[in-house]
Order: sequence, then structure tokens, then C-alpha cells
Amino acid sequence: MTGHHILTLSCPDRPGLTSAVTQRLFQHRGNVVEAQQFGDAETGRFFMRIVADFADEAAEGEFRQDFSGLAGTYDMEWSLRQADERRRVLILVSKFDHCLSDLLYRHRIGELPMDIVGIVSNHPAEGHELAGARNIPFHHFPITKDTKPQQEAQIRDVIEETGAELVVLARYMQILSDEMSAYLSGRCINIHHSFLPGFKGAKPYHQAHARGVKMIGATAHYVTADLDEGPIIVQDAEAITHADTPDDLVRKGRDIERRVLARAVRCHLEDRVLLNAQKTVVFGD
Ligand SMILES: Nc1nc2c(c(=O)[nH]1)N[C@@H](CN(C=O)c1ccc(C(=O)N[C@@H](CCC(=O)O)C(=O)O)cc1)CN2
Repeated sequence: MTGHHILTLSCPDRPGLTSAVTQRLFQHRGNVVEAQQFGDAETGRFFMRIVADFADEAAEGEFRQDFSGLAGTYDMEWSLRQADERRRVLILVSKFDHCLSDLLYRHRIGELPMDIVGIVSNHPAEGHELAGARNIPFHHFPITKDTKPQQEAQIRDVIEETGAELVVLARYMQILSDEMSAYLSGRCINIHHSFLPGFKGAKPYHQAHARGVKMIGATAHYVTADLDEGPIIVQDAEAITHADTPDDLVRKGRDIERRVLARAVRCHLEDRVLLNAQKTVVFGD
């Protein structure tokens, strides 16, 4: 038997899709280990995530070739990937590195199956001693309002040179240009430190404190040109009180941000997240 493979697909919904897919797997000596599906009546799209083993590599190759025909028939967007294939990830950070250090820790203990190909910051390395400690290339790319195009070109060069498949904005506090957002469409995750759609933009904890909220939260979402409007992947929140200062909210929020971003990155790495118009389908972990 081969190792686990992850098949994901989305297509216009119609009766018989689950049967058609699982029949093909059976015909090519595939064994379903786990299957999840969802049909969205609003968007009329069907989503599926299947974990399967194959009798051998030849069976997997024959399935892949045959399935591409089926996918064409049903207008499927699909992917078939070895579950143990590690993705190459580039992490961007600005001044606050609590999410960065959390991702590095989870990577070091093997919780996140990824290869970190580099860290980019618009702040100097002195603020992030963590990167050097793990022999991860650290790129200091300063930015001003006048140099954003040049700075983003530097980031794109690193992405191309390293083959980064996912970019994580771990409290990277620069708004990506429309061109950069399009270039990274569907493969750039941001952690916003509020429970969106509340308190978009800069300083959400200060916005929340001024509003007198009783809950604060964090949102991990795909980045689009529309600031903090991208498809939401993971969210979490926790209670605060009238006695909490903005600094208390920042402190309490750090733990929420860390766990929300880590969960969103893991869901993406495990092909659990499928785009559904402006939203996502997340097949639970
Ligand atoms: N195109 C996008 N870029 C970014 C997004 C996004 O959704 N689309 N998310 C932000 C993260 N973010 C909040 O989570 C955020 C970052 C920065 C700002 C902001 O106003 N930045 C100023 C500069 C601030 C500074 O230099 O300290 C700016 O870029 O002019 C608001 C929200 C990441 N990028």
C-alpha cells in the first residue's frame, strides 16, 4: 500500500458526485480512509476531501490519469497530493513576533508539516533573534510608502527563488498592493487581531477598547486586495472585562492570535480549506 493521499475537489453540485468519485477510487484499488463532503445550496457548489491509500504507485498513477477525465466531465477543480508532502512556507513579520515564535516552535516539534524557507521582515533582525537560532534565512526588507513596489519585488524574488507555496503574514503590518495580493491569491494567510468583520485595519485592540467590547478575538483569513475582507479560515474569541486596559487586550489577544494562526496554517497544509466564493469550507481537523 502507498501512504495516505489527500484528494480535494470542488465543482458545480449535482446528484451522484460522491458515488462517481468513490467508484473511481475503488476501480483503481484505492481504499478510502476518511471522506468529508459539503454541498452549498447558496453557491451551488460541491466540496469533497478524501484521504485514501492506493494498492501501489501504479494504481495511484492510473487513478490520477482516469480521474482527470472525470474532473473534466464535472468541471472539477481538484488536487491529489501525498499527505506527507511538506509545503514550503515563507513567513512575514513586522515588529511583534509572538505569532512568528509560536509557528517556529510548532514547526520545531513537528506539529506543522512544513519547510520554512525564510523569514521576511520590514524590521531589522535584532528584534527577531529566533530566526538565526534555527538557521532560517532572515531577509530584512525595509519599506516606506514610496518604496512599496521595490520592497514587494524583493519578497517576490524570495518566493520565486525558494519555491514558497504558502506565505504567512504573522503580524506583518504592511498592506499588500493589489498586484501582490493577486500574485498570492489563495496562498497567503494573515492573522488579524480582531474577530472580523469587527475592527478592521490598524490597532483593532484600541478600537475595541474604545467601543467597550466584552469579547476580543482573532481571525485568520486569506489575503485579498480588500483589507481584512479575505475568506475567513479560523476564528476564536474570549471574554474581557471593563477593567481591561488596551495593553491588557493586547496581552490577552496574543494567545488567541497564536492559536488561531497555527490552526489556520495547519488546516491549509493538510488541504482542509477550500475556497467557496468569498468564504471557505474547512473540513474539520
Ligand atoms: N492587501 C492586504 N494586505 C494586508 C492585509 C489584507 O487583508 N489585505 N492584512 C494586513 C494585516 N493588517 C491587519 O491584520 C493590517 C496591517 C497594516 C495596516 C496598516 O494600516 N498599515 C500601514 C502601515 C502601518 C505601519 O507602518 O506600522 C500601511 O500599510 O499603510 C492595517 C491592517 C496585512 N496586509
